[in-house]
Amino acid sequence: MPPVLDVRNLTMAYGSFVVMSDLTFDVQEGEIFIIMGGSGCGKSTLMKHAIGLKAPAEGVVCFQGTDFWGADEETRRDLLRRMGIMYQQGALWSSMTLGENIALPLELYTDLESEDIERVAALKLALVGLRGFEAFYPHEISGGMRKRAALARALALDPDVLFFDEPSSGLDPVSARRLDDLILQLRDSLGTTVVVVSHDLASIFTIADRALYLDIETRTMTALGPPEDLRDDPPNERVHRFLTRTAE
Ligand SMILES: Nc1ncnc2c1ncn2[C@@H]1O[C@H](COP(=O)(O)OP(=O)(O)OP(=O)(O)O)[C@@H](O)[C@H]1O
Repeated sequence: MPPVLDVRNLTMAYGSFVVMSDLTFDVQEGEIFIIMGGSGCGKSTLMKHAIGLKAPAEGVVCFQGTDFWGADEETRRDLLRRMGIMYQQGALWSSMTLGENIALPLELYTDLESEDIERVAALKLALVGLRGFEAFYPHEISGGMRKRAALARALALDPDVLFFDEPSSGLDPVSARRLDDLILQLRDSLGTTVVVVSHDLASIFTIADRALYLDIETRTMTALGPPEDLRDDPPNERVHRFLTRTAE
């Protein structure tokens, strides 16, 4: 079984501005993998490479054994359908109910009948603890519930991998921990691989199997491993400082 994500010698750049170079790592099936690092180091940019939104300046990004950018258009579309993505703001359609938000990808990408779509939407909402909230609009529920609804939408097409950009941003600590528990629960029950961009230490230590540290000074990765190991035996001073911050 090839790794879910296999990144080899990746250089990421916007025009002539090189954000990071020499990134080599993989993400294994069923793993919760965190991309961490200080503000502006390139976490979201790496996420964009992983989900096929941005092409490498150099190097290769393979998804389930297929070189994404070397593949034809149809293969790429097929790979994209296997990814569930939750962006920082949750980004639900505000004029649609939660049920309609989740139904949308099902209408676009499946041949399901409308009653089945409704049933699947209700099921996905139940999976994230929002049973019975189909008719609510995003503005009628709390921030934590909106994030969970966005997660239900990301789960609509039964993805092999879930990608999250800063899932706990804007949430109070209790809602953030609840989202962490949900991520762990989904991985354990569905076996979904999870890739998360985060600088939230509580979240990193709670959910990550392994974490990758992007170092803004050297513009490359300087640590990869279970976060507890990196904290207890840090490979360099900046990783040590990052993982032992007392305040966010
Ligand atoms: N579209 C763009 N064009 C040019 N430069 C960009 C673009 N997007 C991001 N950058 C730059 O690339 C670098 C990495 O940005 P990125 O958003 O990936 O970092 P980040 O680690 O996710 O930051 P944060 O934690 O603040 O969200 C930054 O210097 C940023 O200014």
